[in-house]
Amino acid sequence: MTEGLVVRGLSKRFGGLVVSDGLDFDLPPGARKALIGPNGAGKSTFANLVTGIHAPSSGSIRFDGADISDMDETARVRLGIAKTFQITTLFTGLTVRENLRLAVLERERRGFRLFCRADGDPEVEAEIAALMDQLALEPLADRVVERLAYGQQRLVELAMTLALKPRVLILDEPAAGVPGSETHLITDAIEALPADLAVLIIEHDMELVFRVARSIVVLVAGRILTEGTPAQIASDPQVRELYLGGAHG
Ligand SMILES: Nc1ncnc2c1ncn2[C@@H]1O[C@H](COP(=O)(O)OP(=O)(O)OP(=O)(O)O)[C@@H](O)[C@H]1O
Repeated sequence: MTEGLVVRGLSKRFGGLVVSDGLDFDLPPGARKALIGPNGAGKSTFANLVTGIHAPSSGSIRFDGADISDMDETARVRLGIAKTFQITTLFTGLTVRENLRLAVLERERRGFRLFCRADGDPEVEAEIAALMDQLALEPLADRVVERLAYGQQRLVELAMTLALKPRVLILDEPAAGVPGSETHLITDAIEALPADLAVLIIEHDMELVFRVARSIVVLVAGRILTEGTPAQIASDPQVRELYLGGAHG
């Protein structure tokens, strides 16, 4: 059993502002953990520290026993730590299949030249088919992305991130901007993710969080207020005060 992601004493300051304050956090393989907290609590900053977009002021990040604190973003993606929108961008004028082909080829570092030869490599095509199957995207395969519903576009982004074959997947507000009638697309997709993938979800939509997370971490002003199962978090008086007290998140 590998240990996955292990964060210890992680701090980040922007000038005089302490945004992450000595965070301890574990994300083992197969985890389904959510990070919640009010606006400005430091959730995105934490995700950016884990993916290497920001360098920590102090503390350590280990992945399967190796210290990755000083590793850049590209090296961490190569290790398997990926965040939606980090690497992939949708090509809205292309079809779903073409977008996924680009993502797979990008991972394989073969890039646009091969893509221009269109539908070539059977292994690549099989991988695209598997990704579409996983996220129930087959019916949309030959539709141009810009004509899809927003929730469906988010699924294509998720599929493109999965094309990187991550072992740690950070979903930064996967339901942001998705109309309520399409949120089920996102929750269904998260529930169908591979069992051994470690997933961290940063999300304001509490219905989604409570449906997909098995563990919830509550961040307030750069510190972990508490961590527990959805049932524990829902009944925690401090958390209730935080949310019912007028803070959103
Ligand atoms: N690059 C930066 N430079 C300076 N301050 C920053 C930077 N990035 C974030 N901050 C500040 O750090 C604090 C935490 O921001 P962060 O975006 O991590 O919070 P969040 O919990 O993700 O908020 P939200 O829920 O609104 O997305 C905020 O006060 C923000 O203004």
